[in-house]
Amino acid sequence: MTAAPHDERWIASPWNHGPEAPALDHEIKIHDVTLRDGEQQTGVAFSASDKIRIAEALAEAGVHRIEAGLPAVSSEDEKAVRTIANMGLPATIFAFSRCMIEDVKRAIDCGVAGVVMEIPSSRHLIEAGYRWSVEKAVELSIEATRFAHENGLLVSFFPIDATRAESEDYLSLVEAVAKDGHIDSLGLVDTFGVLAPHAVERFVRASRERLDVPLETHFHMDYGLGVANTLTAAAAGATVLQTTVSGLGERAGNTPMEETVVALKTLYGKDIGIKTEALTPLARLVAKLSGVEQPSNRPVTGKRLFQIESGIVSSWWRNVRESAPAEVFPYLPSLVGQEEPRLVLGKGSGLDNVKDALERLGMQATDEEISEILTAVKKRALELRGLLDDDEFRGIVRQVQQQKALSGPLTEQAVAAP
Ligand SMILES: CC(=O)SCCNC(=O)CCNC(=O)[C@H](O)C(C)(C)COP(=O)(O)OP(=O)(O)OC[C@H]1O[C@@H](n2cnc3c(N)ncnc32)[C@H](O)[C@@H]1OP(=O)(O)O
Ligand SMILES: CC(C)C(=O)C(=O)O
Repeated sequence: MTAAPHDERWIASPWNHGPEAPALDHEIKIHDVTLRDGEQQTGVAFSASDKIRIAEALAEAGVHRIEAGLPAVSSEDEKAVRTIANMGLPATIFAFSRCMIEDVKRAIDCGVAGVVMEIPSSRHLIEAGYRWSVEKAVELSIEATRFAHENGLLVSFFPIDATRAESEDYLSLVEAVAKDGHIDSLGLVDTFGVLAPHAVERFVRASRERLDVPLETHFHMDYGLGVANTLTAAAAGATVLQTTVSGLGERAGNTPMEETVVALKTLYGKDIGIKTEALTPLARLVAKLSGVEQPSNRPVTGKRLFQIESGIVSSWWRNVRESAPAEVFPYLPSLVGQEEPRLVLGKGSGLDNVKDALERLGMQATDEEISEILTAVKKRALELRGLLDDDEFRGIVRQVQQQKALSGPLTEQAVAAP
């Protein structure tokens, strides 16, 4: 049983650390596929210089392995892979490759350390999608993986659609390639994101029983299960986790690195050496270069995660912010490179949001005015269908106080009249 992870930046759930908690005492590495599978997200096109900037930022964040791309895609991609492989980054650089000698030669020419070598592994995809026989898939894999190995490349074998293949088809393909070709590590490839969490451990165990090499997860988010499945596979012994920044990737995307890394650290007590405070700047860089804006409530890096609108939570925050700030968040923003928490003004706000805004803007109001300001804030937020900025708020304060000033003498007159 691991010790309950604790840090002043987060509070662990004691339920996570019962007798069934995984030991996770093996080394775990992140293999980033943003530059390859991330770019497969429809509409994303990175230039070579985009890829180089992202690779630098990934390495700076402590990412262990970077899949720089498939050189065959274009001369721009080949240039990116070659440059990234030769810039001395503190990460191991891989190229993606089909199981063909031509692709492996390109990878060798680019100077990468390893290749992720893809082949379809489900009978339906091999026969219907590629119009090959299973024997052809095996032969191509044996020839190409052996060639890559003989030329000094690390071979991460990547059987596409493994999770939808009949288990014996997948396992015997992999076994044949390991026997007559070469496999340094094996991708657990859930191409269509269809693996259910309860099946992950058996999938990992069956793969390991047939092939005693390091296992690499590659899970997609079609059912939103990639993170849970990746963590489960890691707990079952997978040592390399393939992820992308912000979950960019084909269709619904790949397992996002941010949630995976932060969950490992805070929920499992496993620090894998990624600088978590670099995650938000990295996500913003990738959003800018990919043109894919992330939702404001995206886990870890969403821009509104630490902006508090709800009145009740705002009151908690004002009570704990000096003494125990982690009480009201899963983890503090400093852990993931986000801005400090702040209260904002919206329809769900309460008196504490108004008091906070008055203090922040150096304004004063009576209790009665604060209550009227709050009513006006809620009304305006509904009109805006969103939050109020400081100018809107100042305007409301002025309006409420002017009305009070006007109604003050009138009331006195009214009192004096009889
Ligand atoms: C399953 C996936 O790979 S998903 C990855 C998706 N990523 C991409 O597609 C990256 C962007 N793609 C591209 O730029 C282009 O599709 C390219 C450059 C990769 C290939 O483009 P094309 O010139 O259209 O090649 P095409 O798809 O026809 O395939 C060329 C050959 O590769 C073979 N091939 C395809 N995949 C593999 C493989 N994994 N292993 C071995 N051979 C393969 C094909 O059977 C075909 O062989 P043939 O010439 O004997 O018929
Ligand atoms: C389509 C392939 C190359 C892939 O990334 C996957 O199987 O997830």
